Amino acid sequence: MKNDMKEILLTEEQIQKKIKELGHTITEEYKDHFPLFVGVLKGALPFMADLVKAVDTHLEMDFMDVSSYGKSMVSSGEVKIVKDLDTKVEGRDVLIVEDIIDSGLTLSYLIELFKYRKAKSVKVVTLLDKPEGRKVDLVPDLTGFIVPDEFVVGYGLDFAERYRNLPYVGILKPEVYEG
Ligand SMILES: O=P(O)(O)OC[C@H]1O[C@H](OP(=O)(O)OP(=O)(O)O)[C@H](O)[C@@H]1O
Ligand code: HPA
Ligand SMILES: [Mg+2]
Repeated sequence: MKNDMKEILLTEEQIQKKIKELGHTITEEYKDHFPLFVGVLKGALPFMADLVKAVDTHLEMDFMDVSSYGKSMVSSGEVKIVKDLDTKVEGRDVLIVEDIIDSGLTLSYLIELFKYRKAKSVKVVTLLDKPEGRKVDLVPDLTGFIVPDEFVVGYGLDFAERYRNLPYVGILKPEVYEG
């Protein structure tokens, strides 16, 4: 799969080191709050799995599956709930765990939803932030890395459902997605 990459942006070592740092910060911030970590499927799965292991306080995990991209590389702008939470968010300190914030449409939808459901607090941790992709004003509370305005894959991020299982993040060669 490495042959499909134009460039490796973040190595496995860089990602894992950053997750340890984020884990320490989150541990300090949420100690004794029993936060609800909401992983946004499917992209956030590898990050969620590694992040919770780096957090040293009690927490609860749940997952939400929303989709606004389908098979496309551009957000449709319409966020669809594919799987809702099993957990009540009322009165909870919710931490949304994302792999990437691009247009910001997925997250702004989720933040509003959890506020409407009366969460005590709603914060966001994202591994990657692509600020140049923004269509709505949204700044995450915690960010791993800023990425350039290119389509990135790996560590949860897919192109047509592939590359999610890479331990690193890279930029695909144009011939891969141009077919
Ligand atoms: O800021 P945005 O422009 O909304 O983009 C970010 C969202 O898009 C991707 O998910 P996608 O909807 O492709 O589903 P997936 O996680 O299953 O790949 C990604 O995992 C984020 O959830
Ligand atoms: O750059 C990206 N790569 C993969 N999935 C995405 N979803 C939003 N932006 C991206
Ligand atoms: Mg995707």
